[in-house]
Amino acid sequence: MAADQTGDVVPSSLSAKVVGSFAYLTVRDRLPTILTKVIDTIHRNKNKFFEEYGEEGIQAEKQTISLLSKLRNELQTDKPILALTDGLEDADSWNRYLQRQQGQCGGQEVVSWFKSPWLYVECYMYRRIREALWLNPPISGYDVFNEGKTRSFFESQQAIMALCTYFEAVDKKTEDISENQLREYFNKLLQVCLWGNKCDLSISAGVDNSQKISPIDSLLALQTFILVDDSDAVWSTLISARQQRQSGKRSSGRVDFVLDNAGFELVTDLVLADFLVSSGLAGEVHFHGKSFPWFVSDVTAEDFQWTIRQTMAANHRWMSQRGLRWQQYVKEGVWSYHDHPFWTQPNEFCDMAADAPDLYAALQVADLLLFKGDLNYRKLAGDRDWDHTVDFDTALRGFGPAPLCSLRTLKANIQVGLQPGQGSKLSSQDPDWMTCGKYAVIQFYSPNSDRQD
Ligand SMILES: O=P(O)(O)OC[C@@]1(O)O[C@H](CO)[C@@H](O)[C@@H]1O
Ligand SMILES: [Mn+2]
Repeated sequence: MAADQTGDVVPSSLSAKVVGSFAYLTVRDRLPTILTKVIDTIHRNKNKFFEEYGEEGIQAEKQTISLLSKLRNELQTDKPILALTDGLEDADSWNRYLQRQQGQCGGQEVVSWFKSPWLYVECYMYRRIREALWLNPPISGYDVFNEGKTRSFFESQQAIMALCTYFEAVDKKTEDISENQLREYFNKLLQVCLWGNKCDLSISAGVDNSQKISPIDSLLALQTFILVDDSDAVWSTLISARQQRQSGKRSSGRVDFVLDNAGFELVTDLVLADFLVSSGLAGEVHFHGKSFPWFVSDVTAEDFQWTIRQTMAANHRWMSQRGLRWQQYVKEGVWSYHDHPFWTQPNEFCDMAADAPDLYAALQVADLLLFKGDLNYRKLAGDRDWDHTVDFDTALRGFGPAPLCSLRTLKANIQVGLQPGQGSKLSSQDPDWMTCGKYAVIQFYSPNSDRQD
């Protein structure tokens, strides 16, 4: 346990210093594997760099590989974490964060891969990959994860077609259906969006885990694996916001998606967002992605635009209809994409109000925030070793710009808000229930009700 700046006693951060823990296995095994795949990808594209940039491209490829090999050695031999040297706009805040880490261990311990918080060192690795590319123009803009992200999209085509076909049938009806029927469609598409998070390439260390079967048909069977289901609270938040809008009271009608993975998961986000707008449950949607390649499959601006273009160009009537509408939403400003640097920093979200007040203020405008995926959940709960029965709002430690919901498949050993005994029952049935990706939560929190709407 440790005391945070407010003096509250909080559990320690998950860390690879706990030998055998999921953090330990990730830092020891998965991160070096991911780095090796990045090095291989760059090496495999050597000729492409030569064709595009001549000898300079070859030099850049060689230099980048040598920087990444050095990074891998630092990681595997638990060397001290180094300050960033690329002078990018976020380098200072990263280096201040390193000093914060050095301050917290009071100089007794070095800040290193196996001794520091797992959240910090894992995020730091992806920022060092960016540094290695950035320091080697002309390949500094190359997305080392692009091949995996586009492959995941192409290998999920059947599921995407099934989802767009289902949406077409729903879309026809949303004009004149009962609120209960609308709620049923909402719950289905919310769960499709939840399970889309299984398709994450960093848990699989890049091995394909695209969606192979129809996402709608599998929902019933998956229901039992949802450990916390606050769908009703999410629905009521949307309905009361709509009522406020209809009675002329302040409500932005805005829903924000804090995105996670590209590929099939992003399509499930876009379909849900499409449903929210076309059913009148939202007036505008803001998407928050990453400003550089992150955690292997996370969405960048290029992935967001590419996915809409690809869906529009699909040789499938209902897919291309979706893509056309999504392109229209972006053009009209009904949908907008943002990539604030805070999302690619190591901070727990309880730091956001202090460290990124502009972003916190922007999120406060929304009626509802949807946080996708496991890394966002880890940051919501501070990646700390909470007891499973601790309330979600306790773990949020004051983070609450607006009503929020985490849609997360469990891929790290952190989970709060469970019933007494639920965690131990799961452990007896399935020892790796927190990290196998089979279980999920739809977990909701709303800031205290005196929020003036
Ligand atoms: O946020 P996502 O894409 O759902 O998952 C991110 C993740 O794959 O990265 C870490 C493992 O390396 C874990 O936090 C988690 O499994
Ligand atoms: Mn991810």
